[in-house]
Amino acid sequence: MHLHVADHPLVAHKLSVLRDESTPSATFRQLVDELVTLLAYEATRHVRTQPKEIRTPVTTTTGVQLSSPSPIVIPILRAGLGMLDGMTRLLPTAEVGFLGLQRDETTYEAVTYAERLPDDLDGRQVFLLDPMLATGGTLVAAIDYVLQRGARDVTAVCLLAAPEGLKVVEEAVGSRADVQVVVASVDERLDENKYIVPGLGDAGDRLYGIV
Ligand SMILES: O=P(O)(O)OC[C@H]1O[C@H](OP(=O)(O)OP(=O)(O)O)[C@H](O)[C@@H]1O
Ligand SMILES: O=c1cc[nH]c(=O)[nH]1
Ligand SMILES: [Mg+2]
Repeated sequence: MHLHVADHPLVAHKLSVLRDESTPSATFRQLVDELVTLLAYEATRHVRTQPKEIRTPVTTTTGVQLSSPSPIVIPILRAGLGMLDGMTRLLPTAEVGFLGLQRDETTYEAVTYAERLPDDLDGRQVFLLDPMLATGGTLVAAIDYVLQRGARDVTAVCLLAAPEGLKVVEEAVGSRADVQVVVASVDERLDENKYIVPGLGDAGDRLYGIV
């Protein structure tokens, strides 16, 4: 697994406003969207491309275009949905699939309740979207799922990760070089309820709750 932590003053600024408990849902949603766009730039560094002959007004030259079949973007419901628009703004030709996973708040096990993915994941490049990587259970389940369906190159885009969860993901994917995790911040730890500290609270509630 390869971990990339975005190191950028704009990311740090937007993340600080996101963490603030007084930030209302509307602002929270807007900031998540802006942060994803910044993270997507890093996350797509190895998006597959192929050469393409183009004609400029002056001459012909060889440019690049995104390879076909296109990448697949998969938000993990519910909170990952808040990251979808920011990601598809940069990858407008991507296919989109959906995975619904919810963490049981007593066992902390991830339970799958919905799945709507493109039929053919064989060899495809996949971008998983989920703002929070806490125990890592949800992301490991999602990565396992798409790898079992044949995906060959998986990048998870998260806002916050706990060191404990990153270790779990690293142990689960072993030495696979084609699994990347891109995060805005690796926080300090998990608390007794497996919430990320300092974190931002419950991402789903803050995105979609009435605050
Ligand atoms: O790393 P883990 O310990 O598995 O926890 C992280 C998961 O918890 C949150 O989702 P939640 O289960 O709260 O569902 P929601 O998005 O519907 O709120 C978050 O969006 C991740 O999917
Ligand atoms: O801190 C956390 C941990 C899991 N899920 C969240 O939304 N927040
Ligand atoms: Mg939640």
